[in-house]
Amino acid sequence: MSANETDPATRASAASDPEAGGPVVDLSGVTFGYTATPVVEDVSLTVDSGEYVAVVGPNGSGKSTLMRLMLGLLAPDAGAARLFGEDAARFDDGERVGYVAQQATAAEEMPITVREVVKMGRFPYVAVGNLPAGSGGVVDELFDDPVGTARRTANAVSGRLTAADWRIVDDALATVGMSAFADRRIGQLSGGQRQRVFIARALAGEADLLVLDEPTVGVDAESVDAFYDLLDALNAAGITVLLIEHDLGAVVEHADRVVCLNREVYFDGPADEFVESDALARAFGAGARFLAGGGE
Ligand SMILES: Nc1ncnc2c1ncn2[C@@H]1O[C@H](COP(=O)(O)OP(=O)(O)OP(=O)(O)O)[C@@H](O)[C@H]1O
Repeated sequence: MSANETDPATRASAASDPEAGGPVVDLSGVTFGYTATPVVEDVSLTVDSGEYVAVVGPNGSGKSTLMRLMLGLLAPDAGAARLFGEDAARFDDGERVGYVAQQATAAEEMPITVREVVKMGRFPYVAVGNLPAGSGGVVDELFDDPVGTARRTANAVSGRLTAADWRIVDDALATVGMSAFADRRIGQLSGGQRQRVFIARALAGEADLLVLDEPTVGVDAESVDAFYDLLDALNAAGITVLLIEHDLGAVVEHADRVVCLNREVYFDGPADEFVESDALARAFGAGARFLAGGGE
């Protein structure tokens, strides 16, 4: 694996390769309910490689459920969900998807450093990816380089990272501006810094889709701006961004496309058209308005 595979632009061109074909996310007529009453009903939408899509809607409107359906964590009662062209429930290339959840207070308790968290992004590659390659595999390489091969094999089996893996980890930390915090305990960071670290973990995993579920809840205003600037930069480098967000101003300012959900899709189109539309009032109720960033 070459070091430049960490470069988001390189990944983006691979992800948008027409040969790869098809949308990243593809929901077709998806209906789902935890009980007999659907909380997501007849939703069809596709997200193409490189898009920046925000899903908005009132509390309890089905946004997180929709995300779980997209990721194959829930199976639709009707319709079909596909991820990178595969049945989402069977999708097993998990490292292609970087998931950043709402402020995980559990992370405060994790007795590990920032670098160790980001290192986890490399785990899917370690055991297989670090095994000596070649047509004859370990046997051939054992003849050529017995000491090195034995060391690499032992590292792979024990899950130890190679120098190239560590470079990828450090590049990811640099991309999110957290290199200086590499040796800090994750619990000693602010909410915004912690979210950056989780993005770095996704980058270290070479994710080409970032899924974020209200990532800035509880994060101070200044850090929120910096966080969105980072997402903009990653998207500009070609990473597909799928964001659930309650801050409609931020959505309109940053996302290219808005999906407004309240069980059904009320709006799906460019962010500026969403502002002009009546979807907000229909989905949220007449009193709804834009609160921040993008204006009223
Ligand atoms: N595990 C569950 N079991 C039963 N009902 C659930 C479960 N998860 C969510 N629900 C219900 O499904 C509906 C949609 O919930 P969901 O979490 O998808 O909405 P949301 O738009 O993400 O809400 P919020 O903005 O408050 O996070 C709600 O009525 C919720 O109470």
